Amino acid sequence: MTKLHIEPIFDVAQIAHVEVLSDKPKETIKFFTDMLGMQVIEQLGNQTYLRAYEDNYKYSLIVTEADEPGLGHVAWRTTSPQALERRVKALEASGNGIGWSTDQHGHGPAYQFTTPDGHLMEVLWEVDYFDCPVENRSKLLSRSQKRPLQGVPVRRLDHLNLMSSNPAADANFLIENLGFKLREQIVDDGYVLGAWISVSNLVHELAIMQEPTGQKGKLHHVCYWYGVPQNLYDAADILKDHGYFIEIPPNKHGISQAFCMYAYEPSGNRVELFGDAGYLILDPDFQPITWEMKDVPGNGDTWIGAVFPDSFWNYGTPVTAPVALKAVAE
Ligand SMILES: O=C/C=C/C=C(\O)C(=O)O
Ligand SMILES: [Fe+2]
Repeated sequence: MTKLHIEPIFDVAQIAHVEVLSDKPKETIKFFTDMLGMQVIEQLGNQTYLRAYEDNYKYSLIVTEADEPGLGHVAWRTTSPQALERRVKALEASGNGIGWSTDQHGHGPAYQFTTPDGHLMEVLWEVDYFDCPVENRSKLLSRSQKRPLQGVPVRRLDHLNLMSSNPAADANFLIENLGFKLREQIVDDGYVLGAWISVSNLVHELAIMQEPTGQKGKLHHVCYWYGVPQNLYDAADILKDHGYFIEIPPNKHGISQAFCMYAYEPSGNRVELFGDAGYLILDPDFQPITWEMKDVPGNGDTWIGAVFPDSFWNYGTPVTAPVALKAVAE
């Protein structure tokens, strides 16, 4: 019996940028520039635009001054203008569409929408590429500019991890409307506590994990990539030396198999640093991997390295007062 093959959607190509909110923007920007070697390329009102040295678009991070930390929005770039039109039609029909935003810096018209949990997202096609000044061009032609000299410079934006009151609802919304594919998940008695979904050969451009008190729309972390696991030891060294909080030292994840570490930037948003991207998914018929929650500690979370602290599972931004733990299984 041939399996029913649902034709995959290849309309979304990649994560394009993330906007994080900060109530300490100067300190947040200092974290990303001094420690992670990112470069401020624009300051417009209460928004600062930053790039990593191998981002080929103008920027990949926006830091927006706000009353509290958290997610501003995340932008996904489609594979073509026609793909953008197809995805917008699906989003309009989903009932979660907001509408077109046409005045954002560094890219063309973006169609905005929310996940069922309320995270603000957008899809776009037209982007401004980084135009490197001649004196800063690298002889390494695949590199958008010379490797910066400050901190341990990250190379590119890798993924986003969101906290949700209902990870399955958010993951399925993005699978159905944007063509994300489920790669790994954590279930507990059939209830989805975490989903790792991607539009590429990476294990995830987006992870969605249970917010234990049922709060909606929170950020778990934004992740930048080094591609060299050893870089994490230098990054951890300078972060510690300069007084930043390291939640999880260099470590290999079971889920995604990536070499990682976690720190908090000064306003409290969690930042993950990836040494490598773990494993690649090349099988067009890859079957999602399901972890039972009981098997995760010591295998799924950290394959090699420190035991994950409780904060990994219950801290996100904005920080919300712990309310009585609702039964998470709907
Ligand atoms: O319990 C597993 C957590 C895995 C997290 C990731 O793979 C990630 O956030 O990149
Ligand atoms: Fe992550």
